[in-house]
Amino acid sequence: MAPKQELKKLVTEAYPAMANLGIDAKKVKPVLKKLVKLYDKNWELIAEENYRALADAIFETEEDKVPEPKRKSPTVDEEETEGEEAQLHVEPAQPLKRLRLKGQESQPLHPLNNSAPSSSSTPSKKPKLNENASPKEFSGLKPQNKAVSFGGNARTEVRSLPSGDGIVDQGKQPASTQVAHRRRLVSERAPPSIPSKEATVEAGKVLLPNNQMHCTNTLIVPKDEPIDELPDYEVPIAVIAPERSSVKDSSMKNGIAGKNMGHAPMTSSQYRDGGVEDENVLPSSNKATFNVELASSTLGEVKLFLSCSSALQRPNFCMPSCDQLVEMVGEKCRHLYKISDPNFSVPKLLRDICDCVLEFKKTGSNEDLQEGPKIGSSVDVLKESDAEGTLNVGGNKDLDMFANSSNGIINVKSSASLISPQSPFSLSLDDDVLASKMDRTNDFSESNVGKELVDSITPNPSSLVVVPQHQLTADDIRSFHDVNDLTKGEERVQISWVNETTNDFPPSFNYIPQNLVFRDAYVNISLSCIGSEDCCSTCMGNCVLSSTPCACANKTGGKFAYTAQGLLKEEFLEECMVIGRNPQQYIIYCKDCPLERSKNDGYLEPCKGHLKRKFIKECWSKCGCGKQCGNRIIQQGIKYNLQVFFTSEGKGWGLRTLEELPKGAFVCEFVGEILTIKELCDRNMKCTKNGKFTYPVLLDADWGSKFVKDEEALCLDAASFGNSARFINHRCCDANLVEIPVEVEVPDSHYYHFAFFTSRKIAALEELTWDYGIDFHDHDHPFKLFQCRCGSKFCRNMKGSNRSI
Ligand SMILES: C[S@@+](CC[C@H](N)C(=O)[O-])C[C@H]1O[C@@H](n2cnc3c(N)ncnc32)[C@H](O)[C@@H]1O
Repeated sequence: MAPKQELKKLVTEAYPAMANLGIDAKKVKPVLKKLVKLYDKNWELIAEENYRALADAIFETEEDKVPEPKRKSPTVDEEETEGEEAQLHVEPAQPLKRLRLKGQESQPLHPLNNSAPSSSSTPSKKPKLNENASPKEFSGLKPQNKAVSFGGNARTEVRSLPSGDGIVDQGKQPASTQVAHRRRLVSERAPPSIPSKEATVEAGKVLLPNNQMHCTNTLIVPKDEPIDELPDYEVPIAVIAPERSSVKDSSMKNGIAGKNMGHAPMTSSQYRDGGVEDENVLPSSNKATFNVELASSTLGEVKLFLSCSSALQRPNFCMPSCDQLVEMVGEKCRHLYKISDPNFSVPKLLRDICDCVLEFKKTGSNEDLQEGPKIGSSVDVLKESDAEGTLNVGGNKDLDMFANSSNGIINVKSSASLISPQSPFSLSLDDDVLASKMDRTNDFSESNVGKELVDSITPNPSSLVVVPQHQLTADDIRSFHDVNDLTKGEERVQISWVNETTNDFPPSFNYIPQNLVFRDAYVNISLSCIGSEDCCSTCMGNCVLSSTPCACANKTGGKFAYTAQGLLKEEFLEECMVIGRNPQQYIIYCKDCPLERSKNDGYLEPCKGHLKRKFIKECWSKCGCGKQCGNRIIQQGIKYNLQVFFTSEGKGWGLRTLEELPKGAFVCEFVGEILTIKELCDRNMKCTKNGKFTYPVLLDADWGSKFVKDEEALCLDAASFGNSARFINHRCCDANLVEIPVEVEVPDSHYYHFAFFTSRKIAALEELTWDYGIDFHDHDHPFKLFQCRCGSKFCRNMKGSNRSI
């Protein structure tokens, strides 16, 4: 325990710290008392992170309306606390925003909410209320990089294949090095919808994914976890993760639809923040959770998610009433935007929005809007708060929202749905009612628009409609990529994503920085299979700077492919590009083609040929040189600033550079699951059935020169597990990237890295493209062709090409 003096000092500091967060001293005292007890007077823990535990606890206490413990005779510490409180001058409140973003979830949680402090702050005596909290509940939002089943494919075994030091020795002998031939293969997914509405999004800002919420019967929303897997949103997206029910009615705390309606109460105790040990909590078999989530963007979209898990199939299950839902939402708003106006209500807020629309309709022009639409009191409340520009119903951000209405489009959406993992249906406070009504603004008569709109969300049971199961799938969850870095920190650089065209999120996939064996592929990475002729064990430092090229340069004719600056040598690059430009001259045919063999359709067709490519062989772990050796370029990873973006030409997502790239620069490699061709065919068949797709690239450079066994005929599929290269779109003939096979840890060319280098200088913000090598007239590909929109004047699929680009 801290000495008395120390204690006094800490108490003195706690109040101003809370005042800075806008917390009234009156609220501090009771919680502080509890904390002091819970932490066994371990003040260091309470004071940690500027009294975060205390702030969190106050917040929760406020929200949960936890009854004050009965007054006892004050202890010495309590008396001190009170004494200090009296001295305090409470500063004008700065809004306390407690946005529960991903990154914050892993922060120490407060003991009143049953969560364990982080390891670094474990108190000597743990708060007793932590007992129910499983570590999982507090584990933050660590993405799952594990073998999971997607697209109907059982991904049962995934072995990591590090390009550097990892060793996976399956005890088989490698096939001998052969001449490289290759042909590329990329399948198609359903073409992304072309945006039908105009929207502007600042780079790095995101909208909520309207179309990411699939209607599906395969809901996967783990009881307490789905929200944990929501992405990091930056301002202006504000996400409130589920917390304990914040509705004033205590029935909401211990049973949302409970006592008032005469049903057995459900508990709301199992929120992500941890299950407070609540005397009213039912046995776990009867537990249910209700979570409210609210998110808004600068485009004026406001999404409300209500999720309910567990107990839905129980006979005594009961939905909360509309009044309760509206109240919950109101409570969220009040909390998030620090609204103190007692008159604030969600229906009123929406009415104000309608008034704004009408106002705009009256004034019409954008010039008029410069002064801003007149907004009602609720909106004013928001405007005054820090939330301006976040909720987007107050302040200048409105202007964008309403300016769009001249196109018949208003970027305001209200969405409230009850997501029920187990029930056969979901109740939805019709997601798009508001949006659709707003979209029809031009048809509205001034007299009824507001009423209609408000009616649609006013607590009225008749506005609830039964819709097909509307649930978050694992894919939905996995599509919540971090807007700043969809690599999840796996690369040296961050790769952001942006959608300035639609509301789409990037497709769901697991980011992996290195290829992974799916199951049957034979990839023998072992030191023993690297003979002395394949490595430079006596080299030191940087091989590229050495006057005599080492053994690793043998594959490139005794000369390194890279310059001392780490770029491809002009001459080597030219040779590679010539092959791509004149494929007919570099095709080689296998006697017994693994691709044809795997088709398994009764008879073996002759090989259609594989392109013979130039290989690079990089130094590796068995070499004497260092990791920074100039002949280890692709192993050093992505070093340029790239960005995934939504293309405006109907190609879906693409990859672009945010900085100028010199000619011959390594950009990234195509990373994915290593599959045998047989596995790819099986996967494609399943995909066809369930509407999924594969993004395969054949590693066929060696196929023409010898018999290739099934387990050695490989490809990479980046659809479910991949890196940023999975976003690189195709461009016929004059693409700015060229793909080059690079051997690193396997001297045998049946497995290699598929690396992209710039074929010319590329300006910042240019889209990166490569020529998939597709013959658009050959319909016998093991994948579906797409209509090319590359825009190249050399497009091989002219019909669909946009020549104007
Ligand atoms: C490897 S993915 C590229 C990323 C993809 N655009 C996305 O949104 O995820 C290949 C798919 O992108 C689309 N695509 C790539 N290049 C295209 C092009 N030139 N024209 C039209 N669609 C293209 C096709 O649907 C193709 O199957």
